[in-house]
Amino acid sequence: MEKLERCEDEGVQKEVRSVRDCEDGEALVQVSQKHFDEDEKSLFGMKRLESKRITGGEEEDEEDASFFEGAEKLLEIWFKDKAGSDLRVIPRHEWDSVLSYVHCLIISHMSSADHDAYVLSESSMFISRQRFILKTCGKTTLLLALHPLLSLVFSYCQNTPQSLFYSRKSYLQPDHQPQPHGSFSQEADFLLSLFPDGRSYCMGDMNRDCWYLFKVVRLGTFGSPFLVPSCPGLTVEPDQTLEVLMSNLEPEAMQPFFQSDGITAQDVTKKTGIASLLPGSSIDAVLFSPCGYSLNGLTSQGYYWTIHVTPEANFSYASFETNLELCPGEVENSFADDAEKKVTLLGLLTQLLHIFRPKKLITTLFANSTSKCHMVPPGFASPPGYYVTGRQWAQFSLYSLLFLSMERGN
Ligand SMILES: C[S@@+](CC[C@H](N)C(=O)[O-])C[C@H]1O[C@@H](n2cnc3c(N)ncnc32)[C@H](O)[C@@H]1O
Repeated sequence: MEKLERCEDEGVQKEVRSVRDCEDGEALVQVSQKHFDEDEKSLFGMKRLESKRITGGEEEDEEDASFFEGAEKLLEIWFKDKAGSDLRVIPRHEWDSVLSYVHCLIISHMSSADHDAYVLSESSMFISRQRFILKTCGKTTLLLALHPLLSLVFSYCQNTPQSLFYSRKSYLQPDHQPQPHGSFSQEADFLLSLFPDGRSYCMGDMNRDCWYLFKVVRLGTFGSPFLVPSCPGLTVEPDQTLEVLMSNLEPEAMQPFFQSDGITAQDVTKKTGIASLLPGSSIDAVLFSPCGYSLNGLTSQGYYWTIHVTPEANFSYASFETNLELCPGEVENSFADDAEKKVTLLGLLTQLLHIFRPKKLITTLFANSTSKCHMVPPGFASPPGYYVTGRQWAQFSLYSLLFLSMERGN
């Protein structure tokens, strides 16, 4: 597969050729191999899976070649808080190799004191001291990276997972997803074979738009000063993830995400208002050819955020994700640094909906019990022009989860 990147300088437009062009009608077939390595077997008790491409797949023939599944698969793994363990020691060529199992490529990279942030040909990857985040869209095979990733972290850091979260929205075209992503039950079975203590959930309307979650949370003792209120002696770092998954976006709002002469990714970031969402952030944005946009942002407070846009009218989709510690409703969060804008869930949603103008959206806010987002108020004021079609709240041993679905009023 060809290297996609033409230019990586900040502020300069990045043009990316379609990975799909390079694959030229190939179908992906996953081949399960029972190559047990003794160390890996004792560590994870799992099968080793490899992905392989063959030509002439029947499914490709049935599919509309222009269709792109924007909805992402999202994997977040927290490794144990172990002295001397830092995932960022793992060299770049190893990440390239892990991503080859997923069928995507790194196209840009930036770093801060807290994060290594990668823009991928299909979405993003964030690596910090003990947390790994991989978000991929299209027909990528994210879960096939799991075994190589766990082996890599064990060999470089002698570390194993403390907790794991795999989630995704329901697909527009589930039948065209490769194994093991053909259905959530297949994904959950795959994950259970590696993490038998995992649990599966579904939020939303199962016959319409819904959101699936598989999670493994192992309670452990951390060297953190944050005490878990319900569990004497247990301490964890505050952790939260907000996702806003928007569909059926107004074509006019999507126009900036199609390439036009002389317009750079940086121009699009400013013109659309995306640059004002979390001012003061370092931004790495990519404009795809002929359309599509991906952004990674790192705030001066050590948080990440990421935006991905599929602007094609028949299947338009945009997503926003951050681990920023904000409060639901209208309560302002408490950044010590005034340079950082104060952000609320309602304020952020209002800005995002103004930029992307979706017909419908799903929002999830996942927070552990030392996070300021953990206590969820019973009500939620809808952003202007939108109404809530569903609201669910779940309480797990360490985490709470707020799920909201909304639609634009006429
Ligand atoms: C920006 S990428 C990431 C998609 C993301 N998950 C989302 O939220 O929609 C997808 C968009 O870029 C376009 N695109 C162009 N070249 C691409 C490439 N090489 N790989 C993936 N998408 C590409 C797709 O057609 C689509 O509109």
